[in-house]
Amino acid sequence: MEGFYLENTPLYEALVNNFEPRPRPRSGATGTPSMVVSVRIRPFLDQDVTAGFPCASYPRTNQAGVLDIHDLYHHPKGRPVLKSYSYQVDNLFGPETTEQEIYNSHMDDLVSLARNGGCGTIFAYGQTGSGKTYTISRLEQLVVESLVEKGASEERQVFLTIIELAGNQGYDLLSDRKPISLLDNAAGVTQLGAEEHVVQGRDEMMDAIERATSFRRTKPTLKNDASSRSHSICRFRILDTQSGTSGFLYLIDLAGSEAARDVAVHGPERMRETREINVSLSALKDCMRGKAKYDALASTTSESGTDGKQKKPPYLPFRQSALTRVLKHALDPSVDGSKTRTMVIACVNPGLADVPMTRNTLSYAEMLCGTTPSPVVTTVASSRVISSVNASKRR
Ligand SMILES: Nc1ncnc2c1ncn2[C@@H]1O[C@H](COP(=O)(O)OP(=O)(O)OP(=O)(O)O)[C@@H](O)[C@H]1O
Repeated sequence: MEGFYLENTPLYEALVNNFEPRPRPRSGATGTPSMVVSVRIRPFLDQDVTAGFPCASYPRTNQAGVLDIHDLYHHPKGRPVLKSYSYQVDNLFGPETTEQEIYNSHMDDLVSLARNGGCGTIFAYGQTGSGKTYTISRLEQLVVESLVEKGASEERQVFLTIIELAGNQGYDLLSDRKPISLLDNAAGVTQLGAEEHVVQGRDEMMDAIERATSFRRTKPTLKNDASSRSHSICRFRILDTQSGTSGFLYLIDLAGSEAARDVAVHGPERMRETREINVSLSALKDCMRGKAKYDALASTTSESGTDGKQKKPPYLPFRQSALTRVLKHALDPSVDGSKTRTMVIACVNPGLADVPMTRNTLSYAEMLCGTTPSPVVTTVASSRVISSVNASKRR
């Protein structure tokens, strides 16, 4: 398939350059107050087979948050056709966007919320190699800078816990990767089971984060030589020493999903690992989808359906995986709703060969936004485009 893309890159490039986007009606992509959904497209790297031309066009003039993803298809009559899919989310971060800009967009609010007794959560999800670890690790550093700047050590005390979840097994990355047990307390809330470390000052926090990173399990995938085959959860607990209340900030780097054709080359152990990752990602998706629905329901003025009956809140299956059990505290929309906020970053690869996985990632992002999917636009290469591509090949 990659051969087909490579062979037709000049045609693809010409079709994308001539693409005329259809205006999208503004649908629910303004984000529910408690969840903001962003997309980050990573820059091209040497390992991108189809490097040379991006599969996405954005931003659209006057349509913030809308991007078009283009794919090339064999046409039964021989001439390839371009299929373009548009997606609408709250924020778009292109390859040129810095982590500081991402931080400024919403993270700062999450830090303030956590400093004031609330719970802020940021997730990065997406295909393997799409930049989740890169993004989250830099955001962790910016959180540290911000906590130090806002006076972490005076009226606020910071406790750090960093764990890794591989399947249903957890490891404490700040205690030499010691296995941990996830236990429920008397109120039925799952505890991380890892030690909390009091961290003071910039250097101590940075050292702890670096130490945890060195204990993270990585394995090569077809897309990433050092792929994190586990989820990492970094939790800052910020204690207000005057009032005695604590706020929480979770930064979550999820294990990357792999395309079915890439998984096919795995042995039995990697297959099991992939299955476990998929089960936990799917449980998280169900909970996030339920949360998005719950928030949408809560934001409607009337909670009654047209028949006058009370609408039933969606079921959120937190107990389906270790990942969702430990995150219940951060995601449960029925608990202290005004004090929890989530930022989701859907990370995508920029290349044509990854379009199917990119579309999966973006469809999910749209669903969390409550956006109505838009129809696909098909462009057939005109004779003029074909002649100009052939002429440039001859030169
Ligand atoms: N914004 C970026 N700028 C420059 N390089 C980047 C960027 N994002 C990612 N990379 C590089 O891309 C490669 C893959 O990134 P990363 O390991 O963060 O992906 P991932 O989504 O966490 O993958 P996995 O799910 O396999 O762990 C790394 O070499 C990383 O340095």
